Formats: sequence, structure tokens, C-alpha cells
Amino acid sequence: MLLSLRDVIKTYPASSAAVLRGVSLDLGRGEMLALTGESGSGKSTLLHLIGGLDTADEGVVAVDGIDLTPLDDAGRAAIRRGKVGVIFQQFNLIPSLTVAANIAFQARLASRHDKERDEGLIDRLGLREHLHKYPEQLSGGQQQRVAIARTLAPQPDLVLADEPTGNLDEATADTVLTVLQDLVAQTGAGLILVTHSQRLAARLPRRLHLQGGRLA
Ligand SMILES: Nc1ncnc2c1ncn2[C@@H]1O[C@H](COP(=O)(O)OP(=O)(O)OP(=O)(O)O)[C@@H](O)[C@H]1O
Repeated sequence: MLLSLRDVIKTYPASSAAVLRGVSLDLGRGEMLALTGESGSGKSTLLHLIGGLDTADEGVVAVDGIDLTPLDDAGRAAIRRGKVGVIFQQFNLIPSLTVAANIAFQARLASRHDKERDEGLIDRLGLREHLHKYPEQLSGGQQQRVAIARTLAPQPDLVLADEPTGNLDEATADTVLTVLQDLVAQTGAGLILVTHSQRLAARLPRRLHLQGGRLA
């Protein structure tokens, strides 16, 4: 199983109530899942645990059969670098690097850089004419396409997208999600898309809702 969560519990030190109160989930390769839930329901928290950016208090978070919970920061970072790619609402591009350098950045860090794969992503995402520009010279939709290329360049097994189209207008959001879905489908990776939009969630084959700290 690509991703396996078992009875995951997470409480933040500052708060008394648990945000996640026993979350279990299996996701296979090639599966695409939309995750919805009200603001504050814990969607980002769950993605952070899956991406190894934070740890669960109890339960199992296993990526490709490796439980992240007992690992230290370096161990979790090593797993994330190779297997898990994250796309954020805010794009998080590096302002001092060109589009081309942004796209190659994470793949180089993970020693998984492949020029041919970059070229394919650049063409598929319509970024060729922008390669030598800097992020601030691009529109929001263009910046998010760069962020998608950067995340997919190392060919992750699991792609986590946290409101990736939240800053885009409806038409641009639709286009960006279509390209993301096509590209993920081509690589056979798994996808978890967090979204507030029922319209976008409906486009994915599997949907789960986070409420009261549990998935339904
Ligand atoms: N680092 C933190 N320290 C303390 N509390 C936190 C932290 N991060 C999140 N929380 C709290 O945990 C709860 C869940 O937050 P989270 O960001 O996971 O929700 P969300 O469903 O992603 O919300 P949104 O849709 O608004 O992005 C919220 O009550 C939030 O205030």
C-alpha cells in the first residue's frame, strides 16, 4: 500500500482537544482522493503528518510500508524527498531563481534530476516561453504550473496538494487541476487533493470528508 494511516491521533500542545481523533485511510498507487472539511477541521494537519512535516501522537502513518512516526526529522525528510511531493496554495516558489531553476530545484536536492523529464513537464504545462523569467513576472496560474512542475520533477510516488487552486479564478483552477490530474495519472502516483470546493472535489474518483477529527 502506498499510504496507510491507522488510528492517527494529533493534538497541538497549545490546545486541549485533539484535531485528529482516530483517522484511518489506505491509498493505493494511481488512486486520486479529494479531502474536504470545514475550515479548522484538520485537513492541513493531516497532510503535514502524511508528508512527514509533523508527527502523530499515536497511530501509524506509513508511506510505502515505512512508518514515519518513530523516525526523527532527518529520517522523515529523507522519505519525503524521494517519495512525497507537496503543492501548496501559496506556490512557495523561490523568488531569486528563474522558472527553469525553480523546476529543477527539488529534483536536484533529491538527486533525482532528469533533464528529459523536466522538458516534458515544461511542454505539458506550457512553460517554455517563461523559463528565464522570475516568479514575480508570472500570473498566479502560471506560478502554480511552475510549482506543479517542480513537485512532479523528482517523480514522487505520492502527491499532496493543499488547496492548490485556492488562489486562482475558477477557469484557471479547472485548467490547473486538469493538468495536475493528467500528469499524476501518467506517472501512476497517488494524489490527495485538499479543497474547499465541492465542484473540484467532484472531479476526483474518491472523496473523503474530515469532521470531528475523523474521516467519513
Ligand atoms: N501549529 C499549530 N499549533 C497549534 N494549533 C494549530 C497548529 N496548526 C493548526 N492548529 C489548529 O488545528 C486545527 C486544524 O487546523 P488545520 O490547519 O489542520 O485545519 P484545515 O482543515 O486545514 O483548515 P483550513 O481549511 O482553514 O486551511 C485548527 O483549530 C488550528 O487552529
